[in-house]
Amino acid sequence: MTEHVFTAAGIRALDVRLDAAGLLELAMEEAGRASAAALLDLAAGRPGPLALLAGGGANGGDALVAARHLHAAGREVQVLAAPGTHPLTQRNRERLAAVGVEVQRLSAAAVRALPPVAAWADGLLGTGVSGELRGELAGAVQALNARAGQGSGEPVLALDLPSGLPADRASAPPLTVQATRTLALSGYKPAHLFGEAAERCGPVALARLAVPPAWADAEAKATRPSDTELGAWLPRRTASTHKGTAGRVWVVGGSAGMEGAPAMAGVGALRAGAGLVTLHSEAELPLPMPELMRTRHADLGAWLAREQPRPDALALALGMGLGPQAPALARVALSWNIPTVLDADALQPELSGLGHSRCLWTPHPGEAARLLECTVAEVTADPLSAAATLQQRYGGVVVLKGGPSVVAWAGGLSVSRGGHPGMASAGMGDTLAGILAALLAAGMDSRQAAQAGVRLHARAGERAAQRFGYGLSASDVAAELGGAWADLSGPV
Ligand SMILES: NC(=O)C1=CN([C@@H]2O[C@H](COP(=O)(O)OP(=O)(O)OC[C@H]3O[C@@H](n4cnc5c(N)ncnc54)[C@H](O)[C@@H]3O)[C@@H](O)[C@H]2O)[C@H](O)CC1
Repeated sequence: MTEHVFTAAGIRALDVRLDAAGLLELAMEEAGRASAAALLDLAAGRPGPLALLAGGGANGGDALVAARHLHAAGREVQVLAAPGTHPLTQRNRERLAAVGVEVQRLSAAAVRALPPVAAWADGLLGTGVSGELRGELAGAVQALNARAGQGSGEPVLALDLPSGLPADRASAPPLTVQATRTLALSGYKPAHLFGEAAERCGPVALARLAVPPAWADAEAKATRPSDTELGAWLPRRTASTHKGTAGRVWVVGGSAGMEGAPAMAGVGALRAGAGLVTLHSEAELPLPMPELMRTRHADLGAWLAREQPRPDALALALGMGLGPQAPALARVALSWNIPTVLDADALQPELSGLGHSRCLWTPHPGEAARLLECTVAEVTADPLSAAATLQQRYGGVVVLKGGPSVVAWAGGLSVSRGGHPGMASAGMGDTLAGILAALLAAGMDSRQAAQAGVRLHARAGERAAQRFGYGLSASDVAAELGGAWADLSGPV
């Protein structure tokens, strides 16, 4: 099932719709019930009461609802709350009092004074945070983090977001709750997925609230498609498929000292199902698999100028290790208007506006910064916006690589699931370029090829990590592509 990624503004818009339909209170009730279940899970096997911190806004309301459900389940709760500023939060505070749960005034001293607890729920601030933490909330967060820092071993569940963490950014301010786990409400936020912010969240689970799907689609900034959805898009071979119809890939790349990059792309293309893969280069390329073909050219530019766009199932992957002539060759390739993956040295600002609907750009954050003429930090602070801007400026479909990768197309964004930190090593991007070219050559539309190809690569990385552990090579990952394919689409 597709998951959604919301910005804080998207959640506010969703809440306005829910409120107008009289559903916001029910959403808070669902959020609180899911939070109670997640807190019980986090506290499993640990003695002591459950402590819940509630801010004045709706995030605090979620914590107060959770406290009521935990009390109803017979658990001892300790609730520290700021005065309610949201009407539903105020109402849930009254309901808590009505069932006999005493609420203490939130303060740093009160957080410090609690006896050992089984686990904490952080419901101080969610998507409504603005600026650095202030007042009693800042003191309470410092006191909470200090208990964990002093080795209490008390785990912390953040409700929706660790308090103080802005929803929309990958960077994190100095003071936020450091969560053990986070329960994302309704959908993910960029902070759950990217950079240092994601590290403050710990592992993130999703609590879907009963939001009409059309409203979620309208207000979300991006989606996270499921493996089942992606697997359904992958091409199927039939008994009559032969190597000429399975898709041809031409890899154009390599130069002195950079011979491995196109070879890795070729391996990626073969392992992702291309029927015929040829490496074109001015350099003498290694053949890591004898099934690859290679053609050495005295002058790649002259060769491309002589070639004609081909009617058969051909896709290009161009740029890996190619050197300074890459943008000129990319310009010719783009003029052919055939399925094309542009990577590495082909990712240059002079190609702005030349992308077409069958072309994929695959920058990592450094290349994205070059294309956008900004800093790498600006790209990594907000990868969703960076990918969207790249797509608007360059056309076609953009794959902004990272952990996770973002796919941007005209009118949409998606974020890939999974992958493994060990995939941060040489050749991974080359392999991905080959995978994407193979999927394009097999006839997939460029957006679906990008989304499915990125996930296939990430899944292969997860499998390779299970076999080889931390230090993954691109070859390890390529070798797992067949298994990853079966994981997504079922046996072929
Ligand atoms: N559709 C959903 O997903 C639902 C989510 N729910 C929860 O609602 C919060 C968002 O609630 P909101 O009232 O908009 O904001 P917060 O509770 O996060 O905070 C508002 C509160 O905080 C004060 N404040 C803001 N910045 C600071 C700061 N830097 N220092 C101190 N205090 C600050 C501000 O004055 C307000 O009083 C979402 O995260 C979910 O948890 C709903 O329960 C159901 C629908």
